[in-house]
Amino acid sequence: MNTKAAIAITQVSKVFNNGVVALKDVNLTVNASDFVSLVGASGCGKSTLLRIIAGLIDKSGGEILWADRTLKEQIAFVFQEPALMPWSTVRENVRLPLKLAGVSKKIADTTVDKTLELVGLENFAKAYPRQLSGGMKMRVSIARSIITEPQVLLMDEPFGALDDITRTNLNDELLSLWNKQRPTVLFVTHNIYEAVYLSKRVVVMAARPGRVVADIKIDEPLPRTDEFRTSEVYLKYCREVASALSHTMEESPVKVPRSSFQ
Ligand SMILES: Nc1ncnc2c1ncn2[C@@H]1O[C@H](COP(=O)(O)OP(=O)(O)OP(=O)(O)O)[C@@H](O)[C@H]1O
Repeated sequence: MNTKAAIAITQVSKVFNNGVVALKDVNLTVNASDFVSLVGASGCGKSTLLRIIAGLIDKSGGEILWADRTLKEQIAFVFQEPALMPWSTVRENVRLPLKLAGVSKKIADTTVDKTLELVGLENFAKAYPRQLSGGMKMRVSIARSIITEPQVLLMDEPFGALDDITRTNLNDELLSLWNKQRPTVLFVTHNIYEAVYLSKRVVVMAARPGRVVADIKIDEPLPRTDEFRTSEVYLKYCREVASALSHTMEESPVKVPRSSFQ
């Protein structure tokens, strides 16, 4: 394990009870404060890998090493569905992790206010989930995940169900949050443009069996700007990821335009 590594995944495999080999010999090292995206065809094991790292399911073989024991206890998981408590306000939803940790309401309230401000929901503290748009619900879900300032943030297609404009805005907000707290992020997405925009590295996976086939460094400073989103270098990286993905899906190659955007 190198000195900067937060998580070192070695030869990890997962065979489900029905015989499906979801992962085979996966090797991946994630450095502290890295922002790494996992992309790949449906069924290549992205979610399975994230769930194994989170300890939600067991691996069948291999090893996961953590930089230190406490790191493993400071993980937050963001799912595609915001999964909010419909009977509770935004404030109560976001406060939940602190409540479960036994933090007094008075102390928790200050942290909740700060976190709501970070995600731009300070004026919606008293709203109920049914009163919020899809993007706002996802902001609440993210606020609930980051309120404990986790060192590791595992995100499984959090913006997959959102429209493009909301997704673009949330991408920028996520990078701004990352810049403030600097967690180690593993981010699953199907969207090549999103992966390149957000990440320091894009890891491409292939299916049957699920494995890592490419690890592409996006060598541009984080957080990114609109200037990057409209640059030739951005498009070059998108093409590189698309090309690696295409090799995993010979029957349906992935196309990225050569000179225009999205
Ligand atoms: N609980 C389970 N039991 C049996 N097979 C499973 C189980 N969970 C996942 N699989 C299988 O393991 C493989 C990997 O699934 P996984 O959900 O990790 O892929 P994915 O890359 O996240 O897919 P998607 O992009 O569609 O979400 C798939 O073939 C899936 O059908």
